[in-house]
Amino acid sequence: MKLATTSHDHHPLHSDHPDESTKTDGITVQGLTKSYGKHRVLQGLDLRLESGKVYGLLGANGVGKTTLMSVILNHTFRSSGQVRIDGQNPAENARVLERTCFIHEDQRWHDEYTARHLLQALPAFYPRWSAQTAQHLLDRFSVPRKTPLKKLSRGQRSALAISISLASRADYTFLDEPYLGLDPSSRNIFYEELMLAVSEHPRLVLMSTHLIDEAANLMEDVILMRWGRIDLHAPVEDVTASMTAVRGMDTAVDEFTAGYDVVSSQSLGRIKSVLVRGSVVGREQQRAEDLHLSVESPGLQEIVAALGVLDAEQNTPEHVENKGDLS
Ligand SMILES: Nc1ncnc2c1ncn2[C@@H]1O[C@H](COP(=O)(O)OP(=O)(O)OP(=O)(O)O)[C@@H](O)[C@H]1O
Repeated sequence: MKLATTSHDHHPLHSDHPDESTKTDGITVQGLTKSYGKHRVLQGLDLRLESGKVYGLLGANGVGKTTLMSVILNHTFRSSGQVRIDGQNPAENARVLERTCFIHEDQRWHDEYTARHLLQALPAFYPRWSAQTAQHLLDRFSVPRKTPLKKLSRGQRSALAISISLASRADYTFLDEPYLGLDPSSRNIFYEELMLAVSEHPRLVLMSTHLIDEAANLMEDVILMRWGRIDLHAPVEDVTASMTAVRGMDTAVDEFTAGYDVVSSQSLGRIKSVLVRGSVVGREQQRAEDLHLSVESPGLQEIVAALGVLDAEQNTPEHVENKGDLS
């Protein structure tokens, strides 16, 4: 595992007016395991999350992303290991837990409740709750206030959950695939509002997503999970700078990449697309041009896929030892 150590002062998400939330100590996880019966889902996992930073949690279905979030925030009991939020054990610790917000698919509200009921009840649970933000977001997403929650569409329920999470201003906000059912324009509203919320009131956001490229601009660090462990933890910009995409006619691509460390390769007819480690600079750029090749920085999703993190068949104990390494 590579822990991110770079400063995030320069990131556009960070305002010049940090509020009290930046004084929090973040989250530390050591040797965390979680088993369901004989099925060990978290395999002794270590993780350090800094306050005020936005993290993307990525990985194939079933590798344990939801379980990890749920165990850290004490919604699910851990089997062993240690979790510290602001240096404290969150288990049965109301003062810590009131500063957390966890949005996930299995969220259950009373069926007869409406958004209006929630707006009345939730301030009691979140000390930094912003009624103004909640109203603004529900307006932007056009979530009806008086409709029983059971009658809301999937997308409307997601929009409501997102509105609650951002209005909570919780220092530790976990979003587990928050956009289920949201149409593209509502997803854009979510990305915009998340950016704004975090820049105005910094908080730690851990968000799992399968829409990697769409959400890449929001994330400062990316955390890749494979089979219950952290495979890679690094700043997004380091990950995207770690590889180069070379595309063109197959013979030219093969000739050009002969001396490179090829991570992945795909062909469509005679057009070949290859990801190589490192960058293509100086004379090499000219050589690529002479061979009529395009050389560009790949998207985060392409890199994550190339590392094999998204392949279900690679999420086995044997592959976990084969860590995704940027070098
Ligand atoms: N309550 C539970 N009881 C038994 N097994 C569970 C329970 N919750 C999760 N699991 C199992 O734990 C593993 C990890 O599930 P988890 O939901 O954490 O994965 P995930 O990475 O969030 O997947 P996805 O991307 O599909 O949401 C899966 O094999 C799942 O079947």
